[in-house]
Amino acid sequence: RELTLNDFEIGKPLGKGKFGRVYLARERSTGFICALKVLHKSELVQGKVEKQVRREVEIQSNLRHPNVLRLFGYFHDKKRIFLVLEYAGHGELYKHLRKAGKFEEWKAAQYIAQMAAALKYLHKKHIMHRDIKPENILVGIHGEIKISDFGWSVHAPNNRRQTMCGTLDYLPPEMVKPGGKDNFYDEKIDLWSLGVLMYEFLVGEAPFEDTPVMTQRRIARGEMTVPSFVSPEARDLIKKLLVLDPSKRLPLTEVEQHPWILKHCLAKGGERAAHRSS
Ligand SMILES: O=C(Cc1cc(-c2ccc3c(-c4nc5ccccc5[nH]4)n[nH]c3c2)n[nH]1)Nc1cccc(F)c1
Repeated sequence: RELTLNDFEIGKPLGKGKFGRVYLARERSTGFICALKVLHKSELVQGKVEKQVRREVEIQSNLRHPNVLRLFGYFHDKKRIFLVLEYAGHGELYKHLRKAGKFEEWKAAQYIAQMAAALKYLHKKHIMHRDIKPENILVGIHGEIKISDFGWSVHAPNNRRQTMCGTLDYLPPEMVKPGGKDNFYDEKIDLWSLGVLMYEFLVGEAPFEDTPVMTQRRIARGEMTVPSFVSPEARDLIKKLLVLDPSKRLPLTEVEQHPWILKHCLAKGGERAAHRSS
């Protein structure tokens, strides 16, 4: 049977996206807790994003991975579209990052390992995310991360022009170079963004953060410095992801096998237990 708004009890607001608000919600008959996103059709028409939302619904409803936020279903009434999204118990990752300033290496390594697994899953389906950044990552009840917001994801390869309204920090060189947007780019753009994400987890700010003009220039030249407090293994992985030539970026399987990841993820039992006891 088609779900309607009456099937849900609406709770506290969870966040506000570009288009629409998200509420904690409980499905009455089953008690199932979810995040209900409300999009106003009028806003989508104005923003000329109906096609993008349709594509995102189609992409996300077919994805099943522990580190990719689930879209369980959707329904609509005259004025609004409702998305039944997975509720992530610990909310938005970027809030945790801003509060902590920067993450300890073992935590950053676990997050990067989970991101690599999620990206491997998406790339196998020829989906590139194209908008990897802390703001698009949520944290589940067991501390696992969940990529959300596939608004920019499309099937690779692709040369769609896109108007960037978000931060430039995560864009790869092939998309900031003049005319770059008209070149073909593929999943390897997510490898660059994974390197930027890893840097921001460990340092607390993005590697090319500057004025917009300078950010573009520093990205195009790959000009960044890794602070000395970052371990040599972590520095090695950052350098192997933030490579100007997309074909020379470390593939995801090698990211998962990198010494920095193995050091912190295989010992997850001992290390984390040790961490908890300290
Ligand atoms: O817009 C999004 C992504 C998205 C997810 C969310 C979102 C925001 C917050 C949460 C939360 C959440 N849990 C919290 C716990 C504590 C504090 C805040 C929290 N937010 N769980 N799940 C969420 C999901 N907002 N926007 N997807 C989308 C859009 C159009 C079509 C489509 F198929 C998917």
